[in-house]
Amino acid sequence: MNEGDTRQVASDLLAPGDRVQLTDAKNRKATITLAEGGAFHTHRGRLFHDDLIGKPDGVTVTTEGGTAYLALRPLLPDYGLSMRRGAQVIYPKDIAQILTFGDIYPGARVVEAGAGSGALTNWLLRAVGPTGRVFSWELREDFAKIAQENVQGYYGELPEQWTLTVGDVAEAELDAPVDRVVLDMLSPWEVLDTVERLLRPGGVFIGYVATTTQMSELVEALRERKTFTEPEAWESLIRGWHLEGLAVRPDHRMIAHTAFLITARKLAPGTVAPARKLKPSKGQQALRERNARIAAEAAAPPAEDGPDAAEEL
Ligand SMILES: C[S@@+](CC[C@H](N)C(=O)[O-])C[C@H]1O[C@@H](n2cnc3c(N)ncnc32)[C@H](O)[C@@H]1O
Repeated sequence: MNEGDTRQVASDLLAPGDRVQLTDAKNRKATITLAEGGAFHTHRGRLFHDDLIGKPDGVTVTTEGGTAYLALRPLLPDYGLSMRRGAQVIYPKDIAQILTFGDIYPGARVVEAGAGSGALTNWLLRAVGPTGRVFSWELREDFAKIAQENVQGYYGELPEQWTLTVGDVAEAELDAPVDRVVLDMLSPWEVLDTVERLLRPGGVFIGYVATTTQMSELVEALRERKTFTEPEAWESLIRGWHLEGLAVRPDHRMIAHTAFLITARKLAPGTVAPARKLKPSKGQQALRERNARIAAEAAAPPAEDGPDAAEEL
């Protein structure tokens, strides 16, 4: 597999089993899987699959009622958003960041958890190519099954360089170190022992978390270990543009928040990174002292009711 994505060769004619994305004049999209004798039902009558089978990618077909649809095989970004979902998928804009700043290259050995719906898995498999390996872990059997369907649905078979394990990535054991670890899960800081054990020196860790509190927890946990470089964190925002005559402006709507990305590289054994001086500002210091006071008060045993307490009232 992966020797060129055969499903994207331009001369290949549409065939039964192919997924096809239909787009109408209002840019509404629907994805169908072609079957001989099959039909897609619309408000303006049926669209017959047989009218597409044997035709080239990128043709227009019309329904019984005369509505035209453009038919194209979905690209991988389209596929990831239209496939069946169990867990929430990573959006293409963030996958691009993971592949780029995670430096996922042909031949790389990558650990991924959780596999979720397999959206990131498909991209990792493409990036590492036939000489690489992707080891995915997924806690939930039902999600693992969906990931497997979605990978098979895209590549047409289960890629040889992919291993999917149903279980906790914390228990991952591999016969050789990996180059990259990508975690998209609720509490990645809980499995950093495993990340450290699996990753080769110089290898890249990427965490993907939805909230600022998770981001902070992960960054502090990485720092505490002293076995990683200083973590870097960011988010990506993409704003589409509306282009119509002289009305050239940003779109009114955008996907404003998905998740934060955190990266760090594993240090060689015994290496101490030059310490970064993280001097808290006066405001931060005051906040820390206040929080420590509140915590100490909360931990103190409750004052006993007695004559003194009553007198104070
Ligand atoms: C947001 S989903 C991942 C989506 C996936 N990246 C995609 O693009 O389709 C998070 C997944 O992590 C799984 N998970 C959480 N903790 C895990 C662990 N310790 N080991 C393996 N999988 C875990 C969850 O079951 C869930 O399916």
